[in-house]
Amino acid sequence: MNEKQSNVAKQHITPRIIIHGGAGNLTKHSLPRDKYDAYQTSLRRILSSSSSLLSKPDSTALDVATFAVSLLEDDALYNSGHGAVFTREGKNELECSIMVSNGYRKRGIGCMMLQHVKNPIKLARELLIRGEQDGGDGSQDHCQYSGAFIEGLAEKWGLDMVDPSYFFTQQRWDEHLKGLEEEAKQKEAGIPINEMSDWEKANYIPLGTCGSVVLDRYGTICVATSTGGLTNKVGGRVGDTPTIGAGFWAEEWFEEASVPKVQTHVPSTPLDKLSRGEVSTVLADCFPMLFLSPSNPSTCRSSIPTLDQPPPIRHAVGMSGTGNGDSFLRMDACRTAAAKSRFATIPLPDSVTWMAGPKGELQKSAGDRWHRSHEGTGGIIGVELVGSKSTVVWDFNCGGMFRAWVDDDGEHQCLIFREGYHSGPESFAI
Ligand SMILES: NC(=O)C[C@H](N)C(=O)O
Repeated sequence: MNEKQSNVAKQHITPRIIIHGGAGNLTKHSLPRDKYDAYQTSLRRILSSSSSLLSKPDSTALDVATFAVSLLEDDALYNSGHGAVFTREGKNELECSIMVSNGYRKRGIGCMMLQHVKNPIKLARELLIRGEQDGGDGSQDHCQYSGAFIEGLAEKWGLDMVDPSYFFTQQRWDEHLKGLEEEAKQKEAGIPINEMSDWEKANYIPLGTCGSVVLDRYGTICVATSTGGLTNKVGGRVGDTPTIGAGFWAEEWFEEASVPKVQTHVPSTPLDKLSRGEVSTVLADCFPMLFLSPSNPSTCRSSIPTLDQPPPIRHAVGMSGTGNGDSFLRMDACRTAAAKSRFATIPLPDSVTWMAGPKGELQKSAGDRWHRSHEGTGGIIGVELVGSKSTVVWDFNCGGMFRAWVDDDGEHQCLIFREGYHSGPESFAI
């Protein structure tokens, strides 16, 4: 911790957490009430155990973000870990990432092509932490890794390893087969392969990456994200989730606090000074020898006290995205939203809406393919810290985003549509 950081570390910071379980073409039809309630129950359970871990005195954002995502990975409702989607060849190729706003040399880690590590997010955490050692305990000084090599490290480091069948769920398998079948029908009818079929418009095909963004009492933000990718992606496809800047980002910077305007020296008469109660300055003016500093007799006390430069203000942001990863990659979505906040001095909620909200940059990037394909679809969650004030952030440009957070009053909130169930769209709108 440098001097700047130790100055700001003394501020009282309230820890914050937000989690997500994916975003996409959600409607009241594709998410009937019983399924909606099942997601609510799951998100609230995971938020509750993660935020109680966060409330422990020594909890770090890194540990809590990892913990929250590992619970999401274990729950078959989400497209990550157990319950991940399949590639065209019927395999699971898992991806994940982790990033901190400060505190670790590597800052961010992306992992892809994982098939055996039970909780991919735990491997990303290890790669970040072990990066502090010389040689990274075998991982060296890298930020992005793939496949067998790091799964070998995971095994060596004692993480839980599983047979690929662990990730299988019947529902994802059925979606995989149905997706291929629909594609074949589209092909036969001469419809471009990336156009959404009527079946896709009526059903929620998981774009459901899961993620968490956590701020700890030390002012560090950690973002953790994990996914199976896109249903029926080609084998070897790499998405936004393991790609630094595209599907996730965390950083901090320091802003000079503005110095309050004070009168540095106003020529005034002894009478003016006395009327302001400045007895000592009048005496100093009249009898300077009485006011020589003992440590430096050549200097006189300043007649008007000067204010110290206030400590710099820490500004930190963290974001996790979900949706069509190829669009997030094209926009470098999370880093671009952070850069908008940092360099155009815009609050993070506005930058996130600018990128991932309705009619935002992600949506615009799809051009005339918007709503005909999955392009541009998505949402982002995040946390912003300015000094000691923190804000939880989210927005999305599609039917819904599974999300839960602790609000400014410490209440647990969970939403899927913009507001409650009633606010969900009836059907896929063109
Ligand atoms: N599930 C998702 O959010 C998908 C992920 N962003 C991807 O394209 O791989």
